[in-house]
Amino acid sequence: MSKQMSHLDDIPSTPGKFKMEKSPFVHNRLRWHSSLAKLTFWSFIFLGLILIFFFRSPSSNPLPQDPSRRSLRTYNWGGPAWEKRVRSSACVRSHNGISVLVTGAAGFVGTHVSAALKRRGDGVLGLDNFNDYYDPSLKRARQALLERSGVFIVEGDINDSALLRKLFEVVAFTHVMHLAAQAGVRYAMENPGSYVHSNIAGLVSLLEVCKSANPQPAIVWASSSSVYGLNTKVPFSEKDRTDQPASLYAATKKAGEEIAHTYNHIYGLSLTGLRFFTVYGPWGRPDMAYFFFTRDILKGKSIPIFEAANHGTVARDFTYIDDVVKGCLAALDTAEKSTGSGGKKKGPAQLRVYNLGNTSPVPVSDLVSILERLLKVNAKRDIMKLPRNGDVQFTHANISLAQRELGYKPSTDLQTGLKKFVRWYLGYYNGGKKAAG
Ligand SMILES: O=C(O)[C@H]1O[C@H](OP(=O)(O)OP(=O)(O)OC[C@H]2O[C@@H](n3ccc(=O)[nH]c3=O)[C@H](O)[C@@H]2O)[C@H](O)[C@@H](O)[C@@H]1O
Repeated sequence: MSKQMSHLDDIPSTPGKFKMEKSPFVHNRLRWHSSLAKLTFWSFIFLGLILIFFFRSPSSNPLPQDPSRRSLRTYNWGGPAWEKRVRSSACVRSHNGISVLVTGAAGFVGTHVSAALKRRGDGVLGLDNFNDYYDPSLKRARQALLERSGVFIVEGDINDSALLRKLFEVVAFTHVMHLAAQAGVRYAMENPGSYVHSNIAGLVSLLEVCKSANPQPAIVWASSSSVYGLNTKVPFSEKDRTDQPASLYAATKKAGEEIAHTYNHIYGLSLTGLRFFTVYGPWGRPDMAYFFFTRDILKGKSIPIFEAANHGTVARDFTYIDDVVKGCLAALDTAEKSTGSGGKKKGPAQLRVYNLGNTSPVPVSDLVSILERLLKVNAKRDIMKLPRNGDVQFTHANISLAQRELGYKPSTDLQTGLKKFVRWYLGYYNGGKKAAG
């Protein structure tokens, strides 16, 4: 793609030099030899450069069977028709509307946030690499949904700086809602590289382009409740320590918060991190417990329910998607402008972190009971010891900061939210007959 082209363009071109030195009147042997020697010399240099390029290029030296590479395939983008779609999707249609680049737009939260922004007349352009961490057909279905409301999702990776630069060339985004990430706590044991690739390298790649954009956008991005890690003080407040992550996933999100601090400090980027607490709802992620519990209960398969030592309860502050979307929009609306331009800081910029939780943790066993009632099927419960693979025993958000500064006020309890999820699930998977990924 254009990134690779620019590498190739960097290779020094030498033929002009040969022409200059070759006199049409002098054909002596020495001269011929020296030209041949030069030709051989430059051919070696050229070959050497090509080899260096291939060995350093991320897409040409894949680690065998490294699934983090799944998102590095080549995407087609560019051209007048593509640019027209990008511009039209990002076009603001309401007075005082904002123009937002939503990364991870085919993801669970990304789809809901994009649709909500579009509904109120903001300009929205999606970006997603459609990787196969979970069933990509669900992502395609979300894409079709957004397409119908006028949101175009560009297919590409946040690590593709040439693509990101192009998007900022075509549209002067006022805001970026950065939701593209490798999610999931337990999968980090299987594929650690994918977390570093998306949550660290991808974030830096995006911030690099944002800092150089003119104007610089304000950025709101998804951190995670998992940054509280082994913290035992409840409810979790933004002031609590976050230096004991229990999973690599959590560590990459914590790293993201520190990286955000750096880009805010050096370049004047306005940055807001949102710590999401186990977000659930219609169009959700099939790798999450409430989703695959539903699938497996309907199939009559047993479900593993974790418990802590001495039959200790494992609980989560499950937060309904609509509440989280309101928090995301409020974070965008209250974000101050970045202060830098052209990669230079002009003054101090806003740096914020908020918990977006529900403030009422529910034991996982209660989640299963609610699902049993809604599905009218008894679950086959397989009680297991909480594995040591990154899970923490409980989460509980203190949301007073978000309440005060964003007007965030979650209003959906787990019973109500799961009812909406189950209704969607049964409709989408045709009463459980279609396979859920
Ligand atoms: O709050 C967050 O920041 C995180 O929330 C979720 O992580 P988690 O809370 O672990 O969500 P699930 O994987 O759906 O697990 C929910 C609960 O079910 C439990 N569980 C999970 C899987 C299982 O087989 N059995 C089981 O009892 C877990 O221990 C946990 O208490 C998301 O998966 C993360 O991407 C997100 O960042």
